[in-house]
Amino acid sequence: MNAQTERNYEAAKPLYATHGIDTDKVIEQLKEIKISLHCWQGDDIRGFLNAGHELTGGISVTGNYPGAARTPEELRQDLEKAFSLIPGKHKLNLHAIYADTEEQIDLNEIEPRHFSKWVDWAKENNLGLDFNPTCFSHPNSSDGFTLSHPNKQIRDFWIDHCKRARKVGAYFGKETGQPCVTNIWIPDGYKDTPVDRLSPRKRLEESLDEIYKEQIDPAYNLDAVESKLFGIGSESYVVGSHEFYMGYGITRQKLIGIDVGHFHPTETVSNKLSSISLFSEGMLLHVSRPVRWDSDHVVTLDDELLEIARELVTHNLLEKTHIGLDFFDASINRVAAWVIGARNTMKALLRAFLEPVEKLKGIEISGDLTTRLALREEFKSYPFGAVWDYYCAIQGVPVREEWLEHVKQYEDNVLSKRS
Ligand SMILES: C[C@H](O)[C@H](O)[C@@H](O)C(=O)CO
Ligand SMILES: [Mn+2]
Repeated sequence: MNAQTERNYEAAKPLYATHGIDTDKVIEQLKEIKISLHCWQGDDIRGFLNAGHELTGGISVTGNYPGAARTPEELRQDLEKAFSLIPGKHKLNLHAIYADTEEQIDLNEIEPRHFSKWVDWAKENNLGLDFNPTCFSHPNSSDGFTLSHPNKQIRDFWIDHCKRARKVGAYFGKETGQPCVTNIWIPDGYKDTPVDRLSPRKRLEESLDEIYKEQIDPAYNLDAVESKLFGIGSESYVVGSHEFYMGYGITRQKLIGIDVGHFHPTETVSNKLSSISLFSEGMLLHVSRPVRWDSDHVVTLDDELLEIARELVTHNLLEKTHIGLDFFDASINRVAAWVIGARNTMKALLRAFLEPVEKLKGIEISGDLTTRLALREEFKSYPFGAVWDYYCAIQGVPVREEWLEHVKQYEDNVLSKRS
């Protein structure tokens, strides 16, 4: 380790210790955290099953930066590069359209064996796996409806797909020894104001009950349901709204999926977590960054991310929260996008661990709101970067912006050669 990195850490340690914070212990806590990297940042959500299909479902990737992965091998290679620049041991989040198979299969035909190469790779790299049925970019979702479709045949197609997705999830969990979170997100909704808001929600409820009929050991597979306020083309009404899935998840003991970009721009996810945690089995967090809308920008170390991290740390919610990334930016190097988003998410958690939470709680309850504000503001300039650098160094990943040079080299040697 660079001597300066070590010296900086040794200098930071007593500053935190004064407030009862043991930085060595914090580092141990940070090592336990797993971030699920979303495979779809690597190829602009194209996938490999029916790769020619247009991206639909009210989500959009903009930019044409060269080097998107074209095959499962390329995607795994890119992910390996990204994981090598992020401290800790994490997970990969796959979508059904990323099946790695020579067979021509449709979404209602997926089986665990179509993902065995991903499992082999995950085991080699000591990674966990998460999964998602892909309820978009398919002719059966062309009118914007899937599990709530009025046509039973179409609904059944998607029900079948989601049932199979849970089996893939259980296979992932069994093979990797870590539970797989299988998350259902559907785009269903209307551009304009509907007459009947209730019937599609009733159909969605029935479809989900059918999908979840089979009990699966939670040691292998955990189910999550992800809500949304609006999408492109579903501005007026989304069937799977927050209220819908709050009710569904709580009554059916499912993880409540909360995507940072899926709410009104003035709503904050950080203010929801404590309430949801009181009533739910657990949460699936999609860390994203909405800019004016659900634009899925790369996650930066902004105030909301810090506030989310504080909530998770202050209330001991990390055990019941599964953290995944969800953004797609094709205007910058895609490997860098993963690294920036994941490192920022870890940094936010580190900063939260490095705050004197117990002391601040005492100050708050005593009514000394001046000290609360003063101390929190002062802590913003405490040397958390020294702890972060030390953590990166002991984890064997590049310190500070050194990682960027690795990405640039990779771009020159690998990504730029892709047409
Ligand atoms: C591709 C994912 O399923 C998707 O991003 C989903 O999680 C979402 O957030 C849709 O807006
Ligand atoms: Mn999401």
